[in-house]
Amino acid sequence: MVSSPLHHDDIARVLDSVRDAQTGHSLLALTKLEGFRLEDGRLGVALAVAKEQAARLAPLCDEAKIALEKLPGVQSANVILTAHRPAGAGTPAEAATQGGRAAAPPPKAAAGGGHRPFGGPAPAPGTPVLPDVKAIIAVASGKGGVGKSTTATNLAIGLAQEGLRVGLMDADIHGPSLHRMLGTESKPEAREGRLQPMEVWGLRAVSIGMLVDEKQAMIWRGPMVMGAINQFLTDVDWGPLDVLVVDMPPGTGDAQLSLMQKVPLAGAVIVSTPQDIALIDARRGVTMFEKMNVPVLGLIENMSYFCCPNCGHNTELFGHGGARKEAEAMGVPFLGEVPLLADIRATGDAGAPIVASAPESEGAQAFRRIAQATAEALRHRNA
Ligand SMILES: Nc1ncnc2c1ncn2[C@@H]1O[C@H](COP(=O)(O)OP(=O)(O)OP(=O)(O)O)[C@@H](O)[C@H]1O
Repeated sequence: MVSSPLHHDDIARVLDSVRDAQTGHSLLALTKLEGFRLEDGRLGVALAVAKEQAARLAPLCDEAKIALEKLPGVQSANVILTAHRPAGAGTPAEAATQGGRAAAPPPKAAAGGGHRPFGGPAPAPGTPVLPDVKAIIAVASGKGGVGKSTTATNLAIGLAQEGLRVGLMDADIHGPSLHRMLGTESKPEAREGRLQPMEVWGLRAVSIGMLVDEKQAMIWRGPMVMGAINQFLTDVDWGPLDVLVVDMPPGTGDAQLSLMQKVPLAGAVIVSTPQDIALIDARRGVTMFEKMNVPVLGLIENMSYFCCPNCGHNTELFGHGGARKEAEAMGVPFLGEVPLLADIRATGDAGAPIVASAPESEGAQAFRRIAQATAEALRHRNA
């Protein structure tokens, strides 16, 4: 698909043509054009507004969307209002040492913390975020495609089966897949200004994929991503939880670091496949968390071996035991291994994670043992 280059002035002209009927002011005058991005015909435009204006301007954004879709090269447009959050308190180091209880995210507008893509009032500075959540844990991987989201989902359900009250948050904003893995197509409702997580498989879950078109989320820029994550923490009615499991974006770059500044973590689990190359990335993951003073609860080896569904024979396709050895070498716990099984993929694709839909199966048992080990690691940490 061909994308024609668009300039700031093209967008500004359209925004200037959309006017508030009452005051006659244009959307351009009433907001600040924060940025835009055009990719494969999909245009995302971010407008900053004073938060008390956000609700009033929403209809103008709908008009702007229609007008923007007439620009050359634009097939679909999405206009997002972001409101500035007043400065909050807390540094990453402070957050990391708060025993996993969520504190107000640190102020850092430059890193995107000041934007609220879903509107809504910002909490007062210093307000504790998620005071009813006992621990937040990250599920991370050094590289994509190792089964991080599959593990996060099954781990969360496994923890719920251990009797814990569990939330699941998709922070993998550029590749949100949890809503599909959980089989939730409907949109979460807002009640009294707070977003209600989906109640599914014994969890409370929110994924950006439940809220916006996946393709639109993929073109969000850093500030919009961080704004969405902030709002998942502050504007979602998580209720009292023992554990909130966060599916992190893959990798160990700036996005992950800045996410950790927002999410005060009680610990992290790192998913890797057994190959050397994946383990190098897993090691980077461990180093990243340690640098941020986040305890690594352990390593998980996914796609550890292939279990033949016909004869039950185990074949070590990618080698086996690499993550256990790596964990030993790095002095972090090893939480367990998960075989490569067609059932795991099929249940994930069908929106019925294996731990919930076939709890006695080999794949589910592997995840359940990991959930028990993770719950134990958390208890041990709090003891
Ligand atoms: N143990 C397993 N056995 C069989 N299939 C698996 C297993 N783990 C994951 N998969 C499959 O591998 C694919 C990638 O998994 P998943 O989306 O969980 O990876 P990811 O690491 O979160 O990827 P990314 O971060 O790049 O989005 C999915 O189709 C999933 O069903």
